[in-house]
Order: sequence, then structure tokens, then C-alpha cells
Amino acid sequence: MAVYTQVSAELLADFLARFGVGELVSAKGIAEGVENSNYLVETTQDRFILTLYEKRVSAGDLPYFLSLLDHLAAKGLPVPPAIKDRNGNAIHELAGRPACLIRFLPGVSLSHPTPAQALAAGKAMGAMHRAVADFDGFRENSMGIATWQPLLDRCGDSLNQIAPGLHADIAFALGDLMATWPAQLDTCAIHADLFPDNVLMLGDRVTGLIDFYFACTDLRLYDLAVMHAAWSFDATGRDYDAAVGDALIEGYTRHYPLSDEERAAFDDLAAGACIRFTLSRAWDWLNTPVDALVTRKDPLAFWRRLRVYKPALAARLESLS
Ligand SMILES: Nc1ncnc2c1ncn2[C@@H]1O[C@H](COP(=O)(O)OP(=O)(O)OP(=O)(O)O)[C@@H](O)[C@H]1O
Ligand SMILES: N[C@@H](CCO)C(=O)O
Repeated sequence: MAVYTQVSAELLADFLARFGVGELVSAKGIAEGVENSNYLVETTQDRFILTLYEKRVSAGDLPYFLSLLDHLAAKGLPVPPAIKDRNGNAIHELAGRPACLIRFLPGVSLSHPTPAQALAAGKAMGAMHRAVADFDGFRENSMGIATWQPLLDRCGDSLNQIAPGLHADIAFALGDLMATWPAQLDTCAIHADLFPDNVLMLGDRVTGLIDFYFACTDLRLYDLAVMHAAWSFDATGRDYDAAVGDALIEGYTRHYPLSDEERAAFDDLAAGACIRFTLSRAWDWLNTPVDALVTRKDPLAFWRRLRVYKPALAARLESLS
């Protein structure tokens, strides 16, 4: 589920009246996603996504996310801009939460992408990075490398309930990575969470890039590394699908050929992605009650991916033995 905040039909009808998008016909809570509350809203004119922003998205960051979406949409990228009301406002408050009415995009999120779909998605990321060359918004990465040690400290020894030795192993891997992190590479506005469920497709065609709520300024190639780590494994993180991983990189290079320096740095960046998602999932794992309605995502599924990006390091870790 991801409907944390309920919106009554009366409230929603009043809300829609601000936009001139027709009368409310139906509204259904969307089960997918864990971060925000999402409704599929149908009016007499069109379909929309209503998003109410929950714990991880701060209202102060919304202008950055929306201006990035507007910028990308203006360049023809398949992203969903927020609809402006009659007064030109896109950011609203509804049922006590910041809220936006967002353009509905066709397509479905993939659970098992094929190499052909990965090629198209890699190309879409390359096109997105080209399109932000003249975007001047800036947002610090709130889940960037500087935050991993503090998050590790906050998780503390409880990590060892997830796997024996996990706390010390993450500390060791992070220390190793900090020494070689390629901070000198190019930066730009990145998505930072382009998992398969954030790409909508019809067949092999990308119809939507969604969920920009971790977007920020960070290493351009880190975005591709996050995508590679998210797309190229089975759900347990044990089986690596090299054909999917190679296709992503191949698609990306149609827009942005990788230099030798970037290719050499890629495994470090992907190992960083493994640590970032292990830690954020571990935090949620340890802090979400077992009986909560939200499905907890397995932190070890990301930790195990380290075996592909850092085999020698992984072989030394108790939690991966
Ligand atoms: N603009 C859109 N057009 C069509 N469907 C959308 C759109 N935005 C979201 N959706 C649908 O809503 C679902 C949840 O959206 P989203 O991934 O943004 O939620 P979230 O709670 O932020 O999720 P996550 O856990 O991935 O961070 C998507 O999987 C998709 O099915
Ligand atoms: N994509 C993240 C969830 C946060 O958006 C994960 O799978 O851990």
C-alpha cells in the first residue's frame, strides 16, 4: 500500500475545482510505492495522479523537483509535470500534507526488464543527463556519500540483527570506498533512484520517468550506477544479469560515451549505490513495525550485490559469507 493520508471525495472535488480540469469522476488509492500517498484521479476531462508528500519529501524541496520536471518536460523527456491551478500554483496543501496534481503518463512499471528494455531505459537516462546541461537548479544529495556514515551510526549495532557482523562490515566497506570515491567526475542534476518501478514502459518504449523525489546534484555517473545496481539483479540480489547491465550502459553511451576514467570508476560508484540502499532499507527495516501496512524492502538484497562490484572485498565480509 501507499496511501498514508485519506482524502475524502468532498475535499478532492473542492481541490480539483481550483484547476479547471473537469469534475471528479473517480479516485483510487495506488498500492505501489512506499514513500508518498498516490491516487489515480479521473475527471470528466482527463486522468491525473494526485500525490500527497509524506515523511521523506520536505515541502521546501518541492520547487526544485517541480522545476526539474518542467525543464525536462519542456525538452521533450517523458516526465510528468505538475499541473498549475488557475493562479499558476503547482504546490498545494491537502488533508494536511503538501500535495500536487500530476500529469498521468501511460505505461507500466517493469518487474523483470529485458535487455531490450534496459537499452531503451539507459538511453532515456543519457537523454535526461543531456537535457539538464542548462538546468541551473541545485539540491544537495540528502542520501549522498557524506550521509552514509551518519546513517550507519544511527542504525548502530541493531544492524547485526539483520545479518551477523553487518555493522562492522558496512563500516569496513564504506572506509574502503571513501578512499577511492571518484569525487572529481562530472556532476549534474540526477534522478538518484531510477529503479525499474520508476520507469514506465509500453513494450520496449519508455513512456515515463517518474518519482523524482530523490533528485539532486551529484556525480552524473552515480545515477547510471544506481540504475545498474537496481536493474541488473534478481529480487534477492544473488543473481546478476550481465545482459541487462551491459544493455543499460550501452543505451546510456548512445548519448554519453564513457571515458576510460569513468569506466574505471564505475564499480566504486555501483558499490556506493549498494551501500546507500542497504543503509536506507536497513533503517526502514529496523524502524518499521513488522505489522505496518507497508512492505519492508530487504536490505540484504542490496548488500549481496557488492559481490559483483567488489568481489575481493565481499569475500572478506562475515555478513556475506
Ligand atoms: N505520472 C504518473 N503517471 C502514471 N502513473 C504514475 C505516475 N506517477 C506515479 N504513478 C503510479 O504510481 C505508482 C507509485 O508512484 P511512485 O513510485 O512515485 O510512488 P512512491 O511512493 O514515491 O514510490 P517509491 O517507493 O518508488 O519511492 C507508480 O508505480 C505508478 O504505477
Ligand atoms: N528505490 C528505493 C526506495 C526508495 O525510493 C529502494 O528500493 O530501496
